[in-house]
Amino acid sequence: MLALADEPLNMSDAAAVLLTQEQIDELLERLPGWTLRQVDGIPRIEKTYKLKDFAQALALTNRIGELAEQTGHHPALLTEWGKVTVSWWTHFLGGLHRNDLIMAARTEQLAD
Ligand SMILES: C[C@H](O)[C@H](O)[C@H]1CNC2=NC(N)=NC(=O)C2=N1
Repeated sequence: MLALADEPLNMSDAAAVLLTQEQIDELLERLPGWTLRQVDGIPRIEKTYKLKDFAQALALTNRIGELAEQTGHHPALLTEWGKVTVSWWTHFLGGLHRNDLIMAARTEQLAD
């Protein structure tokens, strides 16, 4: 089975369907440290990475920003001294698509 991070993103609207709670739970098992959170009624997956200082937090922020620009799929990013909080959801669906879990897996690779 393809690793989540290696799967292609599906950006076609036609195939854009929200994940069921069961699918989310199953996929989150493969993403250590990622949690499901509702904000204004919209589900998102979120993780806070710990870094040694602000410069490192900013560097990770920029790596994630580059990934977002390359893929056309963008997270919410909170950059603090020693921390970066990354949140993924699909804006036009108002919820979670498989793409969001794929992007979380790719975020993990950037944080190494
Ligand atoms: C026009 C632009 O491509 C769209 O607004 C993209 C930008 N990045 C995006 N990112 C996310 N997470 N969800 C979207 O629906 C989305 N749409």
